[in-house]
Amino acid sequence: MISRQQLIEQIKLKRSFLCVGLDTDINKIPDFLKQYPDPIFEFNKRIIDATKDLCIAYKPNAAFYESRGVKGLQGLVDTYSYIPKDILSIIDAKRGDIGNTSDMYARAFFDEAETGMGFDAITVTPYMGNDSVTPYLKYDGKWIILLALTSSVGSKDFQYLETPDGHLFATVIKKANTWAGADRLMFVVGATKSTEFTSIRKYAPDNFLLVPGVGAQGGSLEDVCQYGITPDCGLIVNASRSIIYASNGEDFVEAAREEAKKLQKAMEVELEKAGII
Ligand SMILES: O=c1ccn([C@@H]2O[C@H](COP(=O)(O)O)[C@@H](O)[C@H]2O)c(=O)[nH]1
Repeated sequence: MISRQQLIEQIKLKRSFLCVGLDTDINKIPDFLKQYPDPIFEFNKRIIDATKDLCIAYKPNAAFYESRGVKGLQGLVDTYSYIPKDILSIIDAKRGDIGNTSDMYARAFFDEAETGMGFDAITVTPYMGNDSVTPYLKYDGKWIILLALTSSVGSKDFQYLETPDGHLFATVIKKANTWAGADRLMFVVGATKSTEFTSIRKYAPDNFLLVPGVGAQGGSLEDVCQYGITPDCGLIVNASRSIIYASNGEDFVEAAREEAKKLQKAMEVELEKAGII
């Protein structure tokens, strides 16, 4: 369990707000790993060993594990167990369903005694409303990370619809903040949407934002920080492919570390600029 205070301490200690995304694809990992009983877990283990001093969160994306069936799920359980306990573990599952079904999703990813997975946080879709979101809060200290404004092109289809608060994504944030406090609730906001960070901060002044889209999707870390950083940092910036697939040769670990280090150094500059460290 990682509290808001512990998260802030980790950010200051590591001079980083980097989340390494474990979107591990069997078709993209180096061939030599395929001799291991679970090549995906072997890959993740080495990536975690190489980056754990540079990041404050890991985010396995559930699709990459579930798409492999039982062996994929075992790999996810093993990966969860391998993530150091002082680093925020986020399952990027993007779940959303009626209350009793959400109870089951929450159990799947939060109840370690039952499933072997006790992630600190889960990504959830907001559009089924309160009863689809609040079941996750029954697990003390666990975080919900609600999709607000995604990095995807398709974000314009619904998220930008006009509402009295501006846009639907602003209404989602405003409403969801009545269900839980900033000590349990974060929002996903894509780095490709940095111009919206100012309006998002109006409704989410204290919430941490999980920001994907830096790296492979071309979002700018500098822009995200210019509009989104708060006195507590308030940002967890994710990069997946640009780090974990920096090389697919024998040097993949060194290449991943180098990419993570570049981001950490850029984050250090932003933390200094904002007077946080
Ligand atoms: O709006 C969103 C929400 C989630 N994601 C997820 O983040 C990572 C991004 O991976 P990269 O390789 O760094 O592009 C991936 O797991 C997405 O499913 C997102 O990109 N945008």
